[in-house]
Amino acid sequence: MIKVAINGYGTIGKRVADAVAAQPDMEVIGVSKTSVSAEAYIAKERGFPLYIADIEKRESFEKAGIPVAGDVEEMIKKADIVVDATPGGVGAKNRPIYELYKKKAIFQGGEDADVAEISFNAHANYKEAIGKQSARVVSCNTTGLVRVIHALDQAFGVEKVRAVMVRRGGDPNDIKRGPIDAIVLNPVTIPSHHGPDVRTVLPHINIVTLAMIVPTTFMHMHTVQADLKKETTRDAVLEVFRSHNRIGLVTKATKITSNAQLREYTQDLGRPRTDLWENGVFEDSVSVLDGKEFYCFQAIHQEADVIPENIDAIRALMGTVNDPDESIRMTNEALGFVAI
Ligand SMILES: NC(=O)C1=CN([C@@H]2O[C@H](COP(=O)(O)OP(=O)(O)OC[C@H]3O[C@@H](n4cnc5c(N)ncnc54)[C@H](O)[C@@H]3O)[C@@H](O)[C@H]2O)C=CC1
Ligand SMILES: O=C(OP(=O)(O)O)[C@H](O)COP(=O)(O)O
Repeated sequence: MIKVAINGYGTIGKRVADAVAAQPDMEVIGVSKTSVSAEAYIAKERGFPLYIADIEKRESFEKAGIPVAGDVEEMIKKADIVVDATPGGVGAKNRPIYELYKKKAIFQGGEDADVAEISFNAHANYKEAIGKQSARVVSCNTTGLVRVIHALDQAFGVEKVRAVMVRRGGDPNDIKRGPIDAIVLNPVTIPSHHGPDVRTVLPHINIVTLAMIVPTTFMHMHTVQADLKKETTRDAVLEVFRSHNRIGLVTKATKITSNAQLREYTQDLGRPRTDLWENGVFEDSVSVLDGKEFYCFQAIHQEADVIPENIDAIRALMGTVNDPDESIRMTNEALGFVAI
């Protein structure tokens, strides 16, 4: 069993911990928090040993009824691999301690690409990641873009991509973020950072991205346009998406045309935390004009789509599974999901 520590048990970290615990070949040996919060009680309920960044705070945790297993350094020593899910930029500050103890480490998309040896997406570059000491799972928006672009590129070749990200203002539990009533051009400059981030995984892709932030929390919404190299049809593209295990199709029959309805759907499906781990491509939006001009809308659940990618990154870095398709299959099966 691969011994996994999750440093930063928050929105992403708690989902990674549950996903690790579901896998047949890995186990959670500890999670970390900086202060007592609701998630600390969840970690206790799940039976995950809780470590804390500042051991001086042990008393505050124990007064709150939260047993403390030790400090973060002790957790790191016990692990084979650390998933760093601390706030953006903190991972880079934690990297030296992972290096000190020669522990493999996985970082998240809030870190700069140079935090790790490779920027990772299971479908795009799993094999290149095998055996590496560190990887960065690219952010939710980049993960969603890489999945659809890589699928199109493999099937038809991609000349260039133009994409607009309509991003959620914050996560449902982000009570300090907004906007409340505005469409914020973010960034106002073009291109946004997403295009270059896609190229950290798919360096050959000619891509320009634009982004804004709007008052929603459930999911991001992308418009993706790609010029394809080979002539194709809408049906052929739909077949590619239907056979992809992390691209889901929001079908016409569901009458879903929004992130809110899609979240209700994942809730009714019984997904843990209503998580949509796959891309949510709107079937009716998939278009191919003049044989080579592809368009679609896709919803991206920011809290969820990077989670299976973290699991595959663990296997790749540990070198326990060399076949990407086998790891992806194992991950999805253990999470109990088939793309919608
Ligand atoms: N929330 C989202 O929608 C997405 C976030 N990400 C990335 O995932 C990473 C984590 O983001 P979230 O989970 O949203 O953050 P979060 O704020 O929900 O959780 C971060 C956790 O790290 C803990 N923490 C803070 N400083 C720490 C330290 N020095 N040592 C140990 N633990 C510490 C906090 O207590 C908290 O539990 C960031 O890089 C972010 O950019 C990526 C995709 C989507
Ligand atoms: O929007 C996101 O990343 P992005 O920078 O790829 O757009 C992710 O949801 C995480 O970033 P945030 O939670 O800091 O907005």
